[in-house]
Amino acid sequence: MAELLSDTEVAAALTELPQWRRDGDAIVRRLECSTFPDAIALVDRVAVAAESRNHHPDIDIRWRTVTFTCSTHSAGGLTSLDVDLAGEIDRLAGD
Ligand SMILES: C[C@H](O)[C@H](O)[C@H]1CNC2=NC(N)=NC(=O)C2=N1
Repeated sequence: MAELLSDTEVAAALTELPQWRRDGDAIVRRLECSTFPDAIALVDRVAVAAESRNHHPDIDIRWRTVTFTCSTHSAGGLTSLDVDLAGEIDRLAGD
């Protein structure tokens, strides 16, 4: 099982993930897409990547706004799996 990250480790990771913010035991990013179909296409790309790594974000979709929340449920908090997934989401979003 992935080890929980310390507060210092989370803060350090977020310096490389400037679009993400910490929210308790999770990191969160909200994206505005151009259209609803674009939002769904992004979610689809993320779904494929998440499935391949067996680590899944919580996803909230409201019209063109998609919010990704990453936390390792089995560990009860933030692990390197969340940091890596967040970086993948940034890449898939075209950052
Ligand atoms: C059995 C367990 O559901 C799997 O190992 C995966 C599935 N995807 C997951 N995703 C996230 N975010 N946390 C998990 O603990 C997790 N566990």
